[in-house]
Amino acid sequence: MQHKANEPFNELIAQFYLHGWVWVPNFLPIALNQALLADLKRQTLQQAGVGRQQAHLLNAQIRRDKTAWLDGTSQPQQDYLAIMTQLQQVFNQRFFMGLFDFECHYARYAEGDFYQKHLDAFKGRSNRVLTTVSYLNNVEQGGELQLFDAEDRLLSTITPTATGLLLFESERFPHQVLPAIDERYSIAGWFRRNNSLNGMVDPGT
Ligand SMILES: O=C(O)CCC(=O)C(=O)O
Ligand SMILES: [Fe+2]
Repeated sequence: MQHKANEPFNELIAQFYLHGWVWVPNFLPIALNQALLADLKRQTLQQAGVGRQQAHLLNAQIRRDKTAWLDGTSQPQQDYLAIMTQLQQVFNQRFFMGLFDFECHYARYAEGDFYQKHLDAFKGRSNRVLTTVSYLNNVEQGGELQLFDAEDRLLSTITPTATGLLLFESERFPHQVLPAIDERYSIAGWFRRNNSLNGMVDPGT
């Protein structure tokens, strides 16, 4: 018997179980989507980084989006984080994933911005387990997300649409954002596992 509160995620869970990734076109309530988009537009966005050590010059060859971390200080952020906490609980109940934390940032891709093909986590070297991307606006041209398998075969090309959620295993799926033409607004997030549970020292982030 499923707990009633988990039912909205059943289809998501079933698809994830089969493929390790899932695209859910109508994930967020539209009112929350709009509130998040307005909240994003109030933020001071900064040139995104790749890891913590690299210089901005190198970053700009890899990614051009601008980001701001969610800190839960506005109502829409709290509402979003509450939904993601529910999702975290469902994943832990169904798959014993040991997810203990969720971090996420707003991102804006302006015309010409891109993110070259990358993995969000490397086996054994990161505590990022699941990647989530919520798209906050309808993108008509450019800015597609392309998802690849471990053999570099293209699995899917996703045109961002408002309220949509993409979720995938961070270690398994290389992906890229094609150069934006229309402005493109999103929340990229990561469910994390505490690596110290596996007998490794977790340096934290
Ligand atoms: O916005 C997207 O579609 C993906 C973003 C991404 O890959 C990332 O921020 O790591
Ligand atoms: Fe990524």
